[in-house]
Amino acid sequence: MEMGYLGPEGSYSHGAALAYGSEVTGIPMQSFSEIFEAVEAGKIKMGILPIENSTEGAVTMVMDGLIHTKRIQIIGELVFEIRHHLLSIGKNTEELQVVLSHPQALEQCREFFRKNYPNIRLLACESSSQACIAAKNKGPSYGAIGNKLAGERYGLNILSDQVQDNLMNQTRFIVIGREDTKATGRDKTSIAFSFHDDHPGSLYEVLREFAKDNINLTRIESRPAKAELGKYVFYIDFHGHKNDPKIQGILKSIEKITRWVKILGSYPLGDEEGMQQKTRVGVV
Ligand SMILES: O=C(O)C(=O)C[C@]1(C(=O)O)C=C[C@@H](O)C=C1
Repeated sequence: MEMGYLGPEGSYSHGAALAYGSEVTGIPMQSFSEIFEAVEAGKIKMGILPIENSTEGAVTMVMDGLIHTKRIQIIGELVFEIRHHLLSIGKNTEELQVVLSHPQALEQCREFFRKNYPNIRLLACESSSQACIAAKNKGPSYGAIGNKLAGERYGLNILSDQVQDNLMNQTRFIVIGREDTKATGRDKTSIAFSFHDDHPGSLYEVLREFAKDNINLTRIESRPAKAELGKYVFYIDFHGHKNDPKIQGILKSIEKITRWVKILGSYPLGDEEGMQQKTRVGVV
């Protein structure tokens, strides 16, 4: 099964795609938008996208992308330990002037560079693997933040290993597709919604529906509605499957008190309790 990921080969997303299952064939793509578009149009069956990181928080482009699609559903998730390495074609850090990587990866290592190499310029590029290719072509004054495999693949030296600011640096990836996922008994559902107007207790009224039925929420996030200041889209992840009558009851109640609700998908739990499932957690 073809799965689009942020390429080229050797990115963190590539590692996550391969870990999703042996039947997966990774298809490198240039941007998160290209992955969304290809899955939406049915050109590829699935895509994998980072959605949140334990150091940096939400991957906002992916969060925003989810509400603008019509056919896409979240069909799976997996959590990865992300270990960043400072890579270069050169052999020492003294020569380094510029370090390239994906903006998320740069942010996850910003303190390391501020403390140790304040004069090195950090520059964003499309992905960590793209950064490795560029650093190789530019020569020893350029470095890249990437994973070990990318370093090996592109013939770079590890100048410093584990340069992420927090030792425990995890990224949660979602898998998107166009078909519903059947309930497994250990599922999660993601929804997004917004309100008609801003009034006291509006968010509380939504949260109360979950509390009343003893449903565990695992994440709540808000994003600007991209209108005037103060207008937001809320995202909630919770335990349970959208086909469960109890969850359907909650969703019906929420529909009545919000302007719109979008069910982003129900899928098998890949983190928290699911941490033990070997195929769902990995290290890149
Ligand atoms: O640049 C890559 O290698 C990616 O796969 C992207 C990405 C991200 O956007 O979150 C994936 C995991 C890490 O959190 C850092 C970068």
